Amino acid sequence: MTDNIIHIKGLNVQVDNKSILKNINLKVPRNKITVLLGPSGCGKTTLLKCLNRLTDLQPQLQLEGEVLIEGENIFHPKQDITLIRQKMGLLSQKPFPLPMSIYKNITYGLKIKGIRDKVLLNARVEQHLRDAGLWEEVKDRLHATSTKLSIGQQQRLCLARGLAVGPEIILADEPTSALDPISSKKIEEKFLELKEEYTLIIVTHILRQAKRLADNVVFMYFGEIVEQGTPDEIFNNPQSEILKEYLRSGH
Ligand SMILES: Nc1ncnc2c1ncn2[C@@H]1O[C@H](COP(=O)(O)OP(=O)(O)OP(=O)(O)O)[C@@H](O)[C@H]1O
Repeated sequence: MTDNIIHIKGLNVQVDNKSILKNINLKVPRNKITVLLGPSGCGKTTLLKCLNRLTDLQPQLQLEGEVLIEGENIFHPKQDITLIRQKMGLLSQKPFPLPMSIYKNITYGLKIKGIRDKVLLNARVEQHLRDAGLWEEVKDRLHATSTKLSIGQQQRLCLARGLAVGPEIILADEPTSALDPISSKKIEEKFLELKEEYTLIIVTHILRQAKRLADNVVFMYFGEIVEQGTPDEIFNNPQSEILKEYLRSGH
């Protein structure tokens, strides 16, 4: 039986009577990569934001429905928002490392969690940088400022920083769109390794990336889930005309 870490039930999001998400029902399997695919403006980013309640920052959005993470509704008024966000690492299109050293980018979250022991901090910094595929490139300059890194390295640093907080789920919103092909490949390789330990939800426009990464593809159009399935089902046997047309246009 599939073990679903997230269960979205009847999620609607509106702004000024305009629907951004319409009756979203979705189960996200644990330790798999779920890819949200669809044309610009179909609501992919809004759906990601609902999952870690970043929508709280936009009070004009009206939400209805439930998002259960490990069975708990994250919209329940008694939910601890900090705990919810700790469960989820977020990687955005453009990397935003903290304007401090590579080392401090990682220890920042660890110190908030109360880890002060220098030996432990050093070990965790190395582990998270290795997990993000950056260690070999930066091990000799851990105390240099993060802003000197290339954009691709900055994105992997942001991944390492997110992992340091101990998430269960990694949300990534077009995480390679600002990167060159080699850096994109490195991020994709890491994602495939990370699903051993984490659940990943990745937004992408890139069909080939979705094919390479996804265990589960969710195709969205104008705020609705039109189809979902394995990459084989979605790419080789699409059912709806909208998806067929989207695939033909070869995004
Ligand atoms: N706070 C907001 N106020 C008004 N409209 C919004 C708001 N947030 C999102 N929208 C609208 O909702 C729709 C979905 O936006 P969203 O960013 O989720 O789409 P997307 O599929 O991620 O697009 P893209 O691929 O271009 O990033 C868009 O039409 C957008 O303009």
